[in-house]
Amino acid sequence: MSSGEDKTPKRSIEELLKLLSTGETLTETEQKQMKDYKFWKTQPVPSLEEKIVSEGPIDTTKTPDDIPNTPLPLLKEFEWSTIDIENKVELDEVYQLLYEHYVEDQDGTFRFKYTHEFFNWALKPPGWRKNWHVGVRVKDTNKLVAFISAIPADLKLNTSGNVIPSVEINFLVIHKKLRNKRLAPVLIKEITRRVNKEDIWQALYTAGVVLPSPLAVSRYTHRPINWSKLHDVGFSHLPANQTKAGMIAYYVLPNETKTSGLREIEQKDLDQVFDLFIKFQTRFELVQQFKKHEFEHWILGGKSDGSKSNVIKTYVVENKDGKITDFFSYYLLPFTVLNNAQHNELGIAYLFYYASDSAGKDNYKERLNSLITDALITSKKFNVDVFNCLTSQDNSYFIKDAKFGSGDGFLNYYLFNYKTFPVHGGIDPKTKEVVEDKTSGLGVVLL
Ligand SMILES: CCCCCCCCCCCCCC(=O)SCCNC(=O)CCNC(=O)[C@H](O)C(C)(C)COP(=O)(O)OP(=O)(O)OC[C@H]1O[C@@H](n2cnc3c(N)ncnc32)[C@H](O)[C@@H]1OP(=O)(O)O
Repeated sequence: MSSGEDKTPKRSIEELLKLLSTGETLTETEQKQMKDYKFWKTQPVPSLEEKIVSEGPIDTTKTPDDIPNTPLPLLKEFEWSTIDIENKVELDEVYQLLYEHYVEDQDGTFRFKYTHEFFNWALKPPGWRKNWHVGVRVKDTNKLVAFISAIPADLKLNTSGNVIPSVEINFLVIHKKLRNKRLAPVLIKEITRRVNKEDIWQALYTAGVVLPSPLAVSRYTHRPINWSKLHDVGFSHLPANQTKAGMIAYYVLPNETKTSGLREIEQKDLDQVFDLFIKFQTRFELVQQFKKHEFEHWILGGKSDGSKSNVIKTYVVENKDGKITDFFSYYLLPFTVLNNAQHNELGIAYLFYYASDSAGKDNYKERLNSLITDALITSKKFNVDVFNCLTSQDNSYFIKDAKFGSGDGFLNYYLFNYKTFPVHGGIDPKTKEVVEDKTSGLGVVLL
């Protein structure tokens, strides 16, 4: 396309991924020092540059009785509000807040297109608590201006075998007009209080920003499915020495999957898939220790009427003897595209959990590559335009061959109140490039 005539601002896919990661990359001189983290330096987290000598909890002294029964005070204009996401009006308020304020998009062209189904899946896994969906409202107008959530998640460190009863923290958001006013630390302290009251003292969370102190860093990678649409909406530029037709041809995928026995998961597969998954997860250092019904929620979508999920897509491979040998899953979270004459939505898939019984065998890399290629092919059915994955799990075995390109967004993984030895996130710590064909230490996927 002749870029001179095109009014759409051009962005690289790298910038798209940066946007998705809601993160930032700082040069060394821009990097904050520990003393600059006015809030985080008061919290039970390892210091930056701290050399971990032994793994384990940092603060072990407290019991739920030591934790205050009431929230921290807010400025007088605001009030705490526990959000009832089973109430449609309140769920819409969370939706609206995240829609308008979660992603930093300078010219406001792209918004996450959350759905009620997505929230029900993401925020209501087994053991979820209403009390862990925490909002802040403006007293006068009742407007929801901030949110943070926790969901239960037992973590396991396969290196030591330690199981850590935890929560995962996600969807922290503050209205743009209330930024840089130190409200985030208050929200974090309040969710900590509510979780501690349930006798849980550890949390896992990820962020694009660098905080004290990541236990692992992984990188976003992306695989264009519909290159020409990505180009139309201004995300993928045409490299100088390429033609549009050449780019489309490079990323073209067959219409049919190639693994024999591949099909969508059914309820009856759960036991076999769970067993396969549990075995596969021993490959990684940090995993979530799912109970079967929790795994069922995440993999089958947790719809109360048993209908198929529009958010999470899971496929299994069944061999001739009825044995499930592999599975993969990915979730869908599209963008709404504003101000574009041709397109109003961009389909985005994120690789979720997978497993294969060929792990550790000679054909493993080849097998993973065909499985993931099949994942890409199936995603076309759901109007996916770009398929994303991190460098976690065993993804570095297929990232290159399946034509995923490195983004410039990085994702840092953190544990609250627990020290661990560093975990390999799939990239070289110095060059930040993908380390190919090496199992990462990260077996856990956060949304
Ligand atoms: C046991 C249970 C424990 C449970 C809790 C475990 C911990 C959970 C931790 C949360 C996991 C969240 C996981 C996700 O959801 S990650 C997604 C985060 N959300 C977004 O990026 C959406 C757009 N951005 C915003 O809404 C705001 O910019 C946010 C809300 C991010 C910060 O608001 P604001 O920009 O108005 O800042 P402030 O003046 O109020 O506060 C400044 C302080 O906040 C520290 N900060 C900035 N960004 C983050 C961040 N992403 N995680 C942790 N801390 C963060 C910052 O270093 C500074 O502290 P310090 O540098 O002075 O020390």
